[in-house]
Amino acid sequence: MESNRIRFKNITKRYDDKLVIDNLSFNIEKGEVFGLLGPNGAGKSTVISMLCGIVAIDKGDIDVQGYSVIKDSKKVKSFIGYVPQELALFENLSILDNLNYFAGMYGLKGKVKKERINEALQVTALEEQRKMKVKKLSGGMKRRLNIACAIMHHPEILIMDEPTVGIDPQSRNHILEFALDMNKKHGMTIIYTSHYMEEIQKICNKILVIDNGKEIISGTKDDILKSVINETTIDVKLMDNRPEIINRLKKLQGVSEAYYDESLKVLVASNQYKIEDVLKTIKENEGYILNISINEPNLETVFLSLTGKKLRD
Ligand SMILES: Nc1ncnc2c1ncn2[C@@H]1O[C@H](COP(=O)(O)OP(=O)(O)OP(=O)(O)O)[C@@H](O)[C@H]1O
Repeated sequence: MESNRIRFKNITKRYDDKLVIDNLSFNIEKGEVFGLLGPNGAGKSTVISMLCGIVAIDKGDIDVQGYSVIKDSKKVKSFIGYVPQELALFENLSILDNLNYFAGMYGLKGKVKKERINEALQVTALEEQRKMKVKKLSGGMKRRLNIACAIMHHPEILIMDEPTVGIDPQSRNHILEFALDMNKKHGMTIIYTSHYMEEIQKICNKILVIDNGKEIISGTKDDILKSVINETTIDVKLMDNRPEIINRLKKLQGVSEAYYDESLKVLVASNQYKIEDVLKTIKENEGYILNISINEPNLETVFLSLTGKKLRD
C-alpha cells in the first residue's frame, strides 16, 4: 500500500557543481529494518537529510506514508525520529535536562512526558546516570542519549545515521539490539546508515548499497549475496607481502582480483578456481604462508566486485 511506505522518487541533489545524489529511486516498506550502505562520501547522510526535510531536494520528491516531504514537511516530520551523525546535545546540562528539553520540543506534557522520559532512559540504559552532565559522559553514553532524545514521541520511523562510529563495543551492541527491539516490539521502521557492513548484515532485512549518489545494488541480504556469482575471498597471511605474487595470481583461472590489505586477498569465482594453483603460485614466488582462510561472499566483497573499491576508508 502506498500509504505504508516511503518512496524516494528520482531524487537529485547538487552541491555547487557537484552531483551528490543522482536520480535515485527506491522504496522502504513499513516495519523494515532498512540498511543504507556505502563508503564515505557516497551520499548516505544527504539522502537522510532530504527525508528529514533538513536539506532541500533539487529534483524529485519523497513520499512518506502518502505525504510529500516537499509539500507536507510538518506532517512527515511528525512520523520521524532522527538520530543525527553529529551529536545534538547540551553539554552543560544533565541527561534528564536534555530529555526534558527534547520532550518539550515534541509537545509532550505532564504525566505522558514523565513516562516517555523514563522509558527513554530505560531502553537506552541511562537511568543510573540521569543526573550526570553530558560533558562527563563517555562517547557511547552520549550516542545513547542522542538516541533517547529521538524516540520520546514514539516515531513510526527511526532514522539512525552512523550511530556507532567511534564508540566502544558494548555501546555498539546495545545500539544494535535496541534498534532490533524497537522494530520487533513497536513495528517501528528503522533506517540505518553505515559503512560497517557487519552491522548492516547483522540487523537489516533490506539493503540499498549506494556509491556516488547512485544505486549499486538493492534487495534482501540473501538476494544481494547471491547476485554476485559466488565470489569467495582467500585470505593469506604472508611473512612478507611480495608484490610480484599479485600479477601472477591475477593470471590464474577463476581469479578475479588480488591485492594486499594487510594480508593478501585473492577474490575467486567459487567452483572455478583451484586452491592448489593459488598455493603453488605463492610458493613459486617465495611467499611464506603463515595463515590462510577461505571466506564466503559478504557485502564487502559484493561492493568490491561491483565497484572495484573497498567500502571502508
Ligand atoms: N553542505 C555541503 N556542501 C558541499 N558538499 C557537501 C555538503 N554536504 C555533503 N557534501 C558532499 O556530498 C557528498 C556526499 O556526502 P554525504 O555526507 O551525504 O556522504 P555519506 O555517504 O553520508 O558519507 P559519510 O559516511 O562520510 O558520512 C560528499 O562528497 C560530500 O563532500
